[in-house]
Amino acid sequence: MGLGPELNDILARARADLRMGVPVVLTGHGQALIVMAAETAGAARFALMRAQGTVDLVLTGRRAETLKARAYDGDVARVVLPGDATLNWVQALADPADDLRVPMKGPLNTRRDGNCDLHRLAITLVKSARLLPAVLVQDTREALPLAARENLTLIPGEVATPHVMELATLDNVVAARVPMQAAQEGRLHIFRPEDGGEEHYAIEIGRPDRSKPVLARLHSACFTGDVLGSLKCDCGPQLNAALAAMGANGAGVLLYLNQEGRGIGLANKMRAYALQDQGFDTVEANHRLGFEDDERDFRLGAQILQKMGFDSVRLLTNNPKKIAMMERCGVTVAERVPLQVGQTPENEKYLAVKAAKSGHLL
Ligand SMILES: Nc1nc2c(ncn2[C@@H]2O[C@H](COP(=O)(O)OP(=O)(O)OP(=O)(O)O)[C@@H](O)[C@H]2O)c(=O)[nH]1
Ligand SMILES: [Zn+2]
Repeated sequence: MGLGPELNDILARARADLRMGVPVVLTGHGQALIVMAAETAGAARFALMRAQGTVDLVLTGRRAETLKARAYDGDVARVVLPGDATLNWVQALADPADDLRVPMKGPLNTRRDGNCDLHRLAITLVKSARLLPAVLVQDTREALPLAARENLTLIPGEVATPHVMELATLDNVVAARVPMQAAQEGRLHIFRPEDGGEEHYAIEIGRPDRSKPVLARLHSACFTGDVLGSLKCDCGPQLNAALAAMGANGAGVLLYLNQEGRGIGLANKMRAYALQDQGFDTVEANHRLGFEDDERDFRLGAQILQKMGFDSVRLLTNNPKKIAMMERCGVTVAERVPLQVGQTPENEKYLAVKAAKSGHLL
């Protein structure tokens, strides 16, 4: 290993570029693509890309479904930009905010030939950058010299396929005592991914016995529920009830995973909330935006638990997928402990949809 960035580091750089509206270059499978996130693309760069050749807009199969565009590649659709396409037109395809007000964006012409592994990787990257899942791409031999000339981040796509995108290793950088209302004896641990990504937290309560299943909760960040006391979900009461249960039990561990909005980020969650105000439910809103119902990566939780020396848990959850994921990652779920609190008239429908469509246990 040299001093330079490794693959995970290059991917982290690429995420930062995409968030700033700077293109990146993906190579592999005999192709080279210039990729720019549709959400952050600026008019000047868009015009330059258009002037140098054909540009496609890559959307997810989910978004294509809403737009009634054919996704020949299943999970991704490559829309050919018409000659007169403006950046506003592109961004309206990417963002469903005005779908109802200005319904017909098409008919859209989508590509069916050629390999789209790099396109799929580009979508995975913008999703992990917490942007709308839509990218502008240009397939050109010029991409490599352009990357060198313009100092663009170059990703060797052959090794970075979405399937092998590894979870960065997390380091426990610091821990300190935090006495809490729910438990006098609390310690907050900060975990930092080695690729410089978002930090995650573990709150250890009491002194859990590592040789027995620990009372545990994988809590996903919810700024609206946890901090603002939003009545649209049950996150805040669940957070408090989990800490209280651990306090009463004398020991436990609560992981606070910064996977806001089931992994789509707070900006996209607010886009989903705006769609919910137009009548779509929580799952439909995610799909219209181009996301799956749940984009979280629970391998994170398993890694943190294992780093802390826990290999068996009594998991506070109503979500069977969390249990399955823990088991798959080698953390035994000795017991599921239900966590039903915080029902309000405002979140009644939300909880019913989660039970009906996402398999949550009531
Ligand atoms: N995308 C999206 N995310 C939401 C919405 N409401 C809450 N969230 C997020 O959902 C996450 C909580 O997930 P839930 O599905 O409520 O519960 P869970 O963690 O899967 O399951 P439990 O362990 O039973 O609580 C948090 O990250 C919230 O920010 C919504 O309408 N749309
Ligand atoms: Zn919430």
